[in-house]
Amino acid sequence: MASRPPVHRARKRFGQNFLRDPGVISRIVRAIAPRPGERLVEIGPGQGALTEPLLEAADGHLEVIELDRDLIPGLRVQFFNHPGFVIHEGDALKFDFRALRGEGQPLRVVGNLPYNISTPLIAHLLQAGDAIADMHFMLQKEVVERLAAAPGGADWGRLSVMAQYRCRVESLFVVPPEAFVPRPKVDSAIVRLTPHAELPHPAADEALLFSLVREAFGQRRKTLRNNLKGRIDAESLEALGIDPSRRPQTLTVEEFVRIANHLAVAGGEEGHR
Ligand SMILES: C[S@@+](CC[C@H](N)C(=O)[O-])C[C@H]1O[C@@H](n2cnc3c(N)ncnc32)[C@H](O)[C@@H]1O
Repeated sequence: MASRPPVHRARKRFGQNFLRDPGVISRIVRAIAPRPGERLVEIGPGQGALTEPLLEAADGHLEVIELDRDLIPGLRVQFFNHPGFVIHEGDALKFDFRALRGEGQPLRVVGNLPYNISTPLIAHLLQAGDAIADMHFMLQKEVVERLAAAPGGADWGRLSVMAQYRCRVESLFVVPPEAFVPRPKVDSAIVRLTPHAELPHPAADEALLFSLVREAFGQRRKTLRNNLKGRIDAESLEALGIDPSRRPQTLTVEEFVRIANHLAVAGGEEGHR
């Protein structure tokens, strides 16, 4: 008697919630709208719910990155007749997306991401710069709201500034827990991130910008004057046209960059003294 492949039990530590709703799956694929000839990369194919329609739409060419080794044999069997299907076994957090792009066209990255690593994974992908054409992710709804937030609201924070510094962010639609097995405890949503071809507000020193943003949001209720005490005084903020009594969640990306670029120049001048 032929032995059956073992039934896969969803693993919590790999953030496994498998998509089951065909309506949601086809809506995601329509939002991505892959075309033959594009370089499509799926993070966490799992049991292939998105992989299959993506392969179809992309003319049989798709690369996937999967960490759970137990899922790899199933994927190989399921897609054995697609020579353009490539599996990278490993951790997407450590994956070199620039190397994968190589000299070829930029990558379109998609994935129903494990929620426990979605923020560091997005940060990792944002570092890959022009290696990426766009990204479509299923994330916890709250994370999508933070990514796509506008200044002034409660959701505007470090993640919003970091993402919108590099990308156009669009919140596309909400996906309820019933679309998955097992069901997550929270709503999910699909987000599209499109890296700017040219940064609208380039920072002279990006590491300085991001550490400034981290500090500014250190205590959201405090004013900039207090949160940025060790970095910049109230007079200098005023000279930059920024009221020191404002709270960090009211600042735009451009204003954060304005402060960071002032500090980059001021630091440089000090260094030359
Ligand atoms: C939420 S499930 C989605 C599975 C499938 N794409 C679907 O929609 O049904 C997340 C997938 O990412 C995989 N995964 C978890 N951590 C990963 C990592 N660090 N790198 C790559 N894949 C990972 C999991 O094993 C799982 O297959």
